[in-house]
Amino acid sequence: MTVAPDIDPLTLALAPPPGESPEDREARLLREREAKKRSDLIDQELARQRAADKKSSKPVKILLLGQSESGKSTTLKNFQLINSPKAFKAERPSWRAVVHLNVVRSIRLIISALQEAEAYASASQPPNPDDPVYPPISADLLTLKMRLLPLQQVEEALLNKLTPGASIGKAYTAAPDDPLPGGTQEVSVHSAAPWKGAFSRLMNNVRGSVDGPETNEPQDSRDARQLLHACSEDMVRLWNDPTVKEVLKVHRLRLEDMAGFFLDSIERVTALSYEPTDDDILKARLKTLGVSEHNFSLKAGNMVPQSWIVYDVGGARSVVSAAWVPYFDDMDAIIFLAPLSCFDQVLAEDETVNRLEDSILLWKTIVSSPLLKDTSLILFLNKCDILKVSAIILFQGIRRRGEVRAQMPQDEATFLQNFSRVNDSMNTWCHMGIGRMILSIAHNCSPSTALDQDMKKKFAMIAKQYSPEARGFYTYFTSVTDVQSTADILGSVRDMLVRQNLTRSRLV
Ligand SMILES: Nc1nc2c(ncn2[C@@H]2O[C@H](COP(=O)(O)OP(=O)(O)OP(=O)(O)O)[C@@H](O)[C@H]2O)c(=O)[nH]1
Ligand SMILES: [Mg+2]
Repeated sequence: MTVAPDIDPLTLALAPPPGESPEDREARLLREREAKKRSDLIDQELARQRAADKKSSKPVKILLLGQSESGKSTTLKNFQLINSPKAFKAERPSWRAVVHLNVVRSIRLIISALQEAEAYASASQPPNPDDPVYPPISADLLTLKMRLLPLQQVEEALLNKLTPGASIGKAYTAAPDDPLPGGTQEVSVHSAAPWKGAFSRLMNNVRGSVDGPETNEPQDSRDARQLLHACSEDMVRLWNDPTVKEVLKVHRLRLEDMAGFFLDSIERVTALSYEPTDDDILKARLKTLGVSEHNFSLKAGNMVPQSWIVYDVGGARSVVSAAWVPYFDDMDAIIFLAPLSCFDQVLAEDETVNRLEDSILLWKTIVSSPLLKDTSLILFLNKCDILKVSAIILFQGIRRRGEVRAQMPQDEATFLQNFSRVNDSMNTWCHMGIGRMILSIAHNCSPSTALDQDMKKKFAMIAKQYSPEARGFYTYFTSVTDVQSTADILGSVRDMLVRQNLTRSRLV
């Protein structure tokens, strides 16, 4: 057959065969329609696959939220420990400085309490009936206190390493009449400051700090550690002094319950060869300011590794934390940390607000935000370890006062009614929860079971009532300073989010 040069070969290929009968034409058209249907189905499947691939290659984004000291940065440290162990190890020297700052802060708090006790003792006016009654401070103790004042230089040097150019006053926002610059304030470092980098570089120069002589370590940093080491014995003496214990009791300061408490291991952490353990790093306290973003490559089962981004936001009061929400409307999940142990504490920023109440308020704001309606909620009811200890201490106190009697549970209603005397900062609902927890100890059950369940119900009810749409909601009881149990929980969070993303991508 000869082909006319102006005829398109495709048109020619698709043209009906010459001399086609009407039956053949009908059969051909039917075949063509079916082929077209199959081709459309294949196209659709390919488009769905492409969308699914695009979705699953997107990083999984998690936002950590909760009030200050709820455990967000500690959860992040667990993520790092599990998923980037090398980077975590490289950061050890930075954490050594933070542990040292935590030790100095505890000593600073003791010195402030002693100064208050001295001020009452030397006051010229007669004491008020409401004044605290401090024990007399011996001359020996005063000398010990004076010997520890140079620790302030240690703090200056360490802070200078963390945020070059910062001074104690700037880092702490000290009160003008503070006898010790920094007073009782916490040290914080802005997340944008390259403080770990500064220390890692330092570490590269200083390998000797652990392995051998410290020839390259900058002089001020070496002096700081040597001074801290030299003060070690005095710090131990101060912490173990019975008058100091009494002063702290009158001052109502339980240092052992505070974040970043290392006074029971002074000798170990101030040794010149000290390198923080994983537990030390999880316990070390450094307040976060601003937002920090952390990238991980996570692998679930035999799937290809996927990128994850975890955002840590400095949490002050609920109002401030909630202000971050509009910047995080494309998160896959929020891990919200509510520290259960703070049932009897008030906010540092506002002493009229109970901390657990503040957590609940923040939770309500987060779950009701329309911007976060598609974000799964993962609730960590945290600091369960401290809650259990507090419950036992409370129980022992109440039993000593004879308020839990042998004939329980008949007496439960009366007990719960009377319980409101225990702590003024708790609200009625909290009293009931703690009261039931005490009763569960009295009945030889697990100390926190009753409160755990009350809290879980309360948070779940708010999530259900205030969420704009139904969404994934998961609760875990956590103690994020416990490496093993947190690794298990983060493992199930990871599997759950991978499943969730697969399901969502199939629905595209
Ligand atoms: N015992 C105990 N301590 C905890 C737990 N979770 C956190 N901590 C400690 O509480 C302190 C505060 O924890 P962070 O992780 O710094 O709190 P945060 O939520 O990041 O606080 P901001 O940075 O101020 O917003 C740290 O010293 C932690 O070691 C816990 O479950 N149990
Ligand atoms: Mg933090």
